[in-house]
Amino acid sequence: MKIQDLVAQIKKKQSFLCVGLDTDLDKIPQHLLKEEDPIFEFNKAIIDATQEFCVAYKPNIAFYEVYGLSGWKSLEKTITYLNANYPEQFTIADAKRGDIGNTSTRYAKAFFEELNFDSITIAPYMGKDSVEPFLAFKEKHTILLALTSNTGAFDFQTKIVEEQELYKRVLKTSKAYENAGNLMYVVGATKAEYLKGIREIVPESFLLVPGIGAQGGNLQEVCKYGMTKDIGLLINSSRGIIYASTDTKFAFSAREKAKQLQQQMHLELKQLD
Ligand SMILES: O=c1ccn([C@@H]2O[C@H](COP(=O)(O)O)[C@@H](O)[C@H]2O)c(=O)[nH]1
Repeated sequence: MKIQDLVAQIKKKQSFLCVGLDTDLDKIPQHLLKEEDPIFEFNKAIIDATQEFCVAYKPNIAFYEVYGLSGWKSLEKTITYLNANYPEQFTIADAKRGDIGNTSTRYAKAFFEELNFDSITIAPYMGKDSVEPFLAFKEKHTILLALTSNTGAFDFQTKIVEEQELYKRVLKTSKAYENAGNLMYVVGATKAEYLKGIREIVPESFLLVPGIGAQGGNLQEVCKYGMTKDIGLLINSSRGIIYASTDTKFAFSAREKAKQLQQQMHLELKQLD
């Protein structure tokens, strides 16, 4: 998907919400467990119920890999369902990959070609030659971890390296990578106070912002410091939406949660006019 198409969807739906599909058999409604593929049935119901209020879906790959082959099949069915029924939705494989060049190319082919995701999250630690293989894919997007939402982010990401915080070096250095136009960055909603400085380095890049809802990040704070004239934000909520209730009305509850967030986003977008 082209960035312009994502921006057009955001404006049309008045939403920059990404729904996280962190589907866990221990948490989904019990009545679904009798289905042949409970994970896919859950995802399908959540997608159908929430798609009106969001512009992106982000399955976290760990939640599928944990079930081995059957989990991988559920993931494949989910992305195929999304691409067939809601091709306007931006899709993110939250896989946090990155390796030496020829291995990164295999990861990129797996997620961009075989599964046909629009984007993938990548750890920047192995540097330029581990990231550029992902950037080589046209109209696919590489979402580099910059400043993550967890407390462990302070172990390395905020440490000073050659007079600047490591996450700032990640932002600055990656801007010079080949096909850097295909880069986006992860910045946790719990780190909203850092967004002003981040926008000084990457004024226009899209940021994937996880951490509202269950992790306590604040939507208004993120928008205040992170929003650009082209919005530039995809705000993710996973557990806060998909487990809004775990009874037979789970999809309706998820829809209501997504709608609430979309309404808040609409108010934020009005301030751009
Ligand atoms: O810094 C990061 C990077 C990724 N994540 C992922 O986003 C979702 C958040 O889920 P919630 O239930 O809304 O807390 C999850 O898949 C994380 O692995 C993140 O939280 N922070």
